[in-house]
Amino acid sequence: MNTTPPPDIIRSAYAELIVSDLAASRAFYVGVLGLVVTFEDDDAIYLRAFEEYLHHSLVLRRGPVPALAALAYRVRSAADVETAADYYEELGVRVERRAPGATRGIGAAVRVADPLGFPIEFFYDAEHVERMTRRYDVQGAGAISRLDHFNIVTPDVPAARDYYARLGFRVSEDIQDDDGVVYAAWMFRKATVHDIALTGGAGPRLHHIAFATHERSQILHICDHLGTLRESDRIERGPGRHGVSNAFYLYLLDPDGHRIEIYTHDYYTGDPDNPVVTWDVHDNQRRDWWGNPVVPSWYANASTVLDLDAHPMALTERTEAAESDVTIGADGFSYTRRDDAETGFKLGTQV
Ligand SMILES: O=S(=O)(O)c1ccc(O)c(O)c1
Ligand SMILES: [Fe+2]
Repeated sequence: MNTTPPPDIIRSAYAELIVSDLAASRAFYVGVLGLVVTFEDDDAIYLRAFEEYLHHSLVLRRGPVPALAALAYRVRSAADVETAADYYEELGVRVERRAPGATRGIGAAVRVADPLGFPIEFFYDAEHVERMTRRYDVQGAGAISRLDHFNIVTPDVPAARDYYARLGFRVSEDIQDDDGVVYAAWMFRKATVHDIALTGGAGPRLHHIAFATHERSQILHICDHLGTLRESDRIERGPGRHGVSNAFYLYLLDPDGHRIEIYTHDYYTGDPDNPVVTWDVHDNQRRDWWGNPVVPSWYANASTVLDLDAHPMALTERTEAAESDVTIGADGFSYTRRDDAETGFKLGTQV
């Protein structure tokens, strides 16, 4: 166990995605989602949402293999960047110090190959740009406010949970079965349901990046907009209401298949005794409060993750049961009412 304390992580702050066609990605992230371009050139586009004043919360970088290049957390001070370096050096993983400007708009940073196989960056200093909170002259009906969370696929959820707990994250909700198998967990540093979610499966892979809107109507507008463009095939799952987190949600697939969630209306978790909510993996309302089934691709597909040398990470398979096998399959028809074994099954009873 580390003798060096962990860095004081404030929140999930930005993601760097490799995309194969910058123009096509720009049409989606700017043309449909309405994210604001802070800077762009032939190699990359730096994007932010309307309430954000740091240089970016998403970098789209042109490259041969669509993948995740980095997930970045903001820490509370420049000293915490040094603490992050010490913490991960003591863990014995690869640690790279990055000079100011190594990523445009970001100051001195540390990028590590974390124990789960993800390229994780810690930074504090970053360029401030116009915060467009009140720029209603340019916000569309689907205006996105801010980055909210990362969701990663990793084979051993309890091990990942314990690793993030040592970094100071707390669990808000999780999904288990009666034998204590943990299928997913949601963990936070900022006082909402999560900054990081851990999805059990072959990993390391990126499941999604989520942005928050203020209102459900903004999510519905994005759906209508995609319909008008005849791009409704970008809608993978939702809109709907989550059980876990209670958020209203929509999952979209970008031109490379990276999954982006638009999310609103989760809840405050900031008190020290915030109760953990544990869901039964057979509860049909855990992932969609209205009981709508989860499309199989949502369980199966996720983005490749690059190592610090930009090589795709090899995957480690999950050894415990997969959620999609136990809930909608031969034996685990998800129930609507736990004590009602006769009715309420939405799948599996169709003839
Ligand atoms: O589908 S879940 O209700 O488990 C869920 C809850 C919150 C999220 O951010 C998410 O991606 C998925
Ligand atoms: Fe999410």
